[in-house]
Amino acid sequence: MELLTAAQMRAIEQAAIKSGDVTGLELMERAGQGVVDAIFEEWPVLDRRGASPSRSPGYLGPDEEDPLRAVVLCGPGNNGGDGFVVARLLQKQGWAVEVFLCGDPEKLPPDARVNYERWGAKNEVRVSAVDSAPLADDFLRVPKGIDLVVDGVFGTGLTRPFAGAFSMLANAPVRDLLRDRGVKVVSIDAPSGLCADSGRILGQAIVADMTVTFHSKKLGHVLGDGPVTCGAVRTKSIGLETLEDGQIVHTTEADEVKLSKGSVGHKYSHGHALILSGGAGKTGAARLAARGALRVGAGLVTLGVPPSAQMEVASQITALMLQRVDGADGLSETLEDTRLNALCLGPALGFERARALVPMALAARRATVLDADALSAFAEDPGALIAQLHDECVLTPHGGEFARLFPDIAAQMNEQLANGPAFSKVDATRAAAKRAGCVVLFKGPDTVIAAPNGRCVVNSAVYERAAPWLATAGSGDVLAGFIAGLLARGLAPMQAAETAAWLHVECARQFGPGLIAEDLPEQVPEVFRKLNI
Ligand SMILES: NC(=O)C1=CN([C@@H]2O[C@H](COP(=O)(O)OP(=O)(O)OC[C@H]3O[C@@H](n4cnc5c(N)ncnc54)[C@H](OP(=O)(O)O)[C@@H]3O)[C@@H](O)[C@H]2O)[C@@H](O)CC1
Ligand SMILES: [K+]
Repeated sequence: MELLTAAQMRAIEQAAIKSGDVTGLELMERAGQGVVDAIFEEWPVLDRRGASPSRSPGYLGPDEEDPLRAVVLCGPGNNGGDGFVVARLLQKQGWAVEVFLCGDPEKLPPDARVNYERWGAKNEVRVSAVDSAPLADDFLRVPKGIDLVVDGVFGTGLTRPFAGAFSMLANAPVRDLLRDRGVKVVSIDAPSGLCADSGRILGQAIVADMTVTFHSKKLGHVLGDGPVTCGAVRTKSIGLETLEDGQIVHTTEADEVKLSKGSVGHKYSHGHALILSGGAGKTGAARLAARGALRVGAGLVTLGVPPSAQMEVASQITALMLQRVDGADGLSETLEDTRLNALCLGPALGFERARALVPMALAARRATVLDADALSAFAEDPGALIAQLHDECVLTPHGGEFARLFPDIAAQMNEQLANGPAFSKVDATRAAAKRAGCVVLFKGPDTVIAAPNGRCVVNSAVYERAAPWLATAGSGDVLAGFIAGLLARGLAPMQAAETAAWLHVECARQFGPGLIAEDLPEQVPEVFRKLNI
C-alpha cells in the first residue's frame, strides 16, 4: 500500500482533471459520497436508507418526525467543499443538517463555491471569519440531540496552526461532551489541525472517531499523532489512477515485504551471523538478538563474548555457538572466517567495547546491523562513525539514538511548528539514510525505514496492527537480531530491515498482551506457518 504526501495527491488529482477524464467538481462529489458511504458502513444505525415506516414502532413516531441530525463544519478550501457535498447528501437521506462555514464565501475555491451555493440556495449557512473567536457558544447549543459532527475545516491544505473559529472542537472538554452524548465525529480527509504530510499537530487538532480519506492514505494518517487523532481511517476510491509507483510504502501485509515461500524459509537455511555481546551481567540483550537471528532462519549464529562473560553465556545458551571475542584484535581474528556474513553490534555492548569493535566490524565490510550502544557510543563525533559506514549497513536508532547521530535532522523534526507542511519522520529518515549512505530504520510505533536511494517504508504498529505491548524492554534487541538473521540469509539490507520490522510487529500481535521480549523470537515459527512459508 502506498502512502502519499499532500503534494503527490494534488498532482494525481490535477493529472486526472487535465486528462479530461473527470472534473474537479465530480471528484468533490465522489469524495463527499465516499464520506457518506463510510459513515453508513461504520455505523449502520445511522443508515436509514430504505427504512420503511414499519421499522420504527408506531409509538416512537415515524423516522420522518425524528430525523438524524448532523452539524457540518466547513473551512475555506476544498475540504470545506467536500463538507457542503456531505451536508447535501445527508439531507437527501432525510437528515436534519446544520452547516457552519469559517471563511469568506466569496473567496472559496471554485468547486467549493459551487457546492456552497447549491447548499445555500435552500438552506442557511452560518458564516464566521476564519480567525474569529471560537463559535463555541453557538456550537455548543447545537449538540443537544445531534448524532454526527462532520469536520470539513482543513484537509491536506493546512498551512498553519489550527486556531480561531471551529478549533473549539479540538478542546478536550468539548470533545468529551460530544463523546458523552454519543455524537460521532467524522473528519474529511484529515482531522483539522493534523498535518497530512507528517502526522504532526499544528496548534491543536480535532480528535475524530473516523477519518475518511480518498484514493490512498496520506503519510499523516500513520505517522506521529495521526493514529490518535484520526480514529479509524477509511480510504475511499474516487476513481483516480496512481501516477507512478510511489516511493513510500506502507507495509501491513506479508506480500508488501515480499515474504513468500523460500524467501526466509528454513529448508535451505544458510548464512552465519555473529552477534557481539557485552561483558558479564550484560549479555542478555545479545542473547535475545541471537535467538531472533536464529529463529528467522540464519543457518548458524555465534555470540561473540568477552572473556569475562564466557561462563555466563555458556550456561545460558542452546542452539547458539559461542566465540571468545576480546577487543578489536579478537574481532579481527574472528572475522578471518569469511563465512561470518552478517554482524550485529549494539545491544548492551557497552560504549567502550563499541568504540573498539565497531570500526573493526565496519572495516570488514560484512552486512552489519548497528543498534543501541554501537550508535550512542559515537554521540560526541557522529561524523566519525558515519564516515566508516558502508552500503551493507543497517542502523536501527530509536528517537534518542537518532538525535545523537543526526542532531540537526532531529532538531528539524522536533522544532515548534509555525507553518506546514511539516518536516516528517519520513523526511528525517530519508535525510539520515542519504547522509549515512546506508539503510536507516528509525524505530517507534511508526517505524520508518529508508534507503539512500530514496525508497522508504513505513511499518506502523497502529490501527488494526496496534501492538502497544511491543514497547517492552529488549524488544529492540530482538529486532536487531531479526535483521542480522535475514542479512545472514542473504537478504539485501533494505529488504532485511523491512521484513524484520514487519515480522517484529506480527510476532507481537501473534503473542498478544503480556508479551516480554523473550517471547518474540518464539512466535516466528507460528507467523511463518500462517504464511505457509
Ligand atoms: N486533492 C484531491 O485530489 C482532492 C481533494 N479534495 C479535498 O480538498 C482538500 C484539499 O483542499 P485545499 O487544497 O483547498 O485545502 P484545505 O485543506 O481545504 O484548506 C485550504 C484553505 O485553508 C486555509 N488554511 C490552511 N491552514 C489554515 C489555518 N491554520 N487557519 C486558517 N486557514 C488556513 C488556506 O489558506 P492559505 O494557506 O491559502 O492562506 C486555504 O484557504 C482535501 O483535503 C480534500 O478534502 C477532494 O475534494 C477530492 C480530491
Ligand atoms: K478535515
